[in-house]
Amino acid sequence: MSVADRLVRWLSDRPWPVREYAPAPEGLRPILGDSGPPVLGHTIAVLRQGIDFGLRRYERFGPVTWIRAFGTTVISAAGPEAAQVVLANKDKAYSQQGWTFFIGPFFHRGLMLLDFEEHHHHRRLMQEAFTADRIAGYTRKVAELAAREIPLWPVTPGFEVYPALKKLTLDVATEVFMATEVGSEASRLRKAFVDTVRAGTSVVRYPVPGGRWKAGLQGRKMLEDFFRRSLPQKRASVDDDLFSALCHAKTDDGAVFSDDDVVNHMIFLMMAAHDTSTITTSAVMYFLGKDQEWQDKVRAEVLAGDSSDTLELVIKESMRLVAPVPSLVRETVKDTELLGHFVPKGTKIMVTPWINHLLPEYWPDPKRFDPLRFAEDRREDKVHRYAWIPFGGGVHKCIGMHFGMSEVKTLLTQLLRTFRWSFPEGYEVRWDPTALPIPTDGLPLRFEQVPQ
Ligand code: HEM
Repeated sequence: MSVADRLVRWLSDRPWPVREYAPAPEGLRPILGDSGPPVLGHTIAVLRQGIDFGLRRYERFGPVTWIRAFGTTVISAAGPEAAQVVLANKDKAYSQQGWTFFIGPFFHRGLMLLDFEEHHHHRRLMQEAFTADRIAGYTRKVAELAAREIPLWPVTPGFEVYPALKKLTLDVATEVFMATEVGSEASRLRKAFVDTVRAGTSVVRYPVPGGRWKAGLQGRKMLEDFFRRSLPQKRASVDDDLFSALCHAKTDDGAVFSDDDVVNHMIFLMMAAHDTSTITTSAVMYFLGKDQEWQDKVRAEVLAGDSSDTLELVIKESMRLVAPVPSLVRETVKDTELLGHFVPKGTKIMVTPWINHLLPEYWPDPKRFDPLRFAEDRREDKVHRYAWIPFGGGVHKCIGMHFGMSEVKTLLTQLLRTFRWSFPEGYEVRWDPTALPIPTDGLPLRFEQVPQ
């Protein structure tokens, strides 16, 4: 641990005064927590230590606690029981407006930011873009693109696979989602996506020149212009891509998406599909690069071409160890109760899948890479419905889950057919704790061609 990390840990773990979040009415308990160091609260600890900070808070305060970070106060609802109450949302107390604080200016009116009746209506329409037939069509395009691009990657030692995967999944997103060659705009588009995603965890949440927030707003503007320009052609086309599916989606009662809806949904969908599948594929490559035995096992299955069961176990275990969407945010629209605690209206709540995935009471030896946890005779994920939630849960559970899994499998199948990969002895990646878990060093590896 670096000196800076030790200092941050020392600061955040100091005995800051423990206070009640709000006085609780009779029969309920108040939520306890602390605001951490003055001014920034626990922001630096969250940014530097990510999930380890979350796990330490869980140990100290239990599943429900509050912290101050990013200029706001957030309740952490950690562990499967708390996650179930919030995500299943039986009482309709938890709204998606919690996301608005973090990503609203960049992804407003994306499906994930809509609530209740309106969300239900949009989700029903969007479902038409995710039928089994459509997913099979998208997956065929992913396979063609992967077969074309992956064999061209260099076998130079130290090749950074994360940026290469990010470019590949953006190409997938543009071909599969838009059937469009983005050509000279590709690098601008890529930058716009990165900027909009990173802006969510800006420490300074104003458009200061050179800051993340401003870059995020500029990214959003660029994406809006891009989709709006492409819209008339898409409305007129009968392509089999996702953009076209949204343009033509219609419910039995004749409801359709407006132009604004299509633009907002496309920006959110591109982001939702692109970063998550890049992170998942990178995580699998990391764990297989560190464990040659598992890599050989999965490659043998892929080359035999009869199933992808082993690959699926590996993907699930990698998503457990590196949750591509580490936290989900909500805001209460009325007073409610969470595991016996009082939560007033207007409270921001954070469910953290990554914490659930690493709790020793649900996962034996939780930090060990062990794909057989998910095998039929063990199914450790079945110990609790909300122990393994990389795709979330409840009515906002990922709509792209089946396509996402199928995209990741298709990319990995091509990678395993083409290359064998490894890392230098003792290599450990650091997943960026500041937004989504991205390998901070680009994941440099050593490729060797698999004899064809
Ligand atoms: C492997 C990849 C993926 C992971 C880990 C993932 C994860 C998630 C998670 C955790 C949520 C829930 C957010 C919440 O409850 O607030 C979510 C929602 C969503 N995801 Fe994914 N996702 C993946 C791939 C995709 C893909 C490929 C698409 C689209 C093509 C997509 C589109 C969406 C959308 C539209 C929502 C919002 C759903 C709603 O609010 O009803 N995701 N995703």
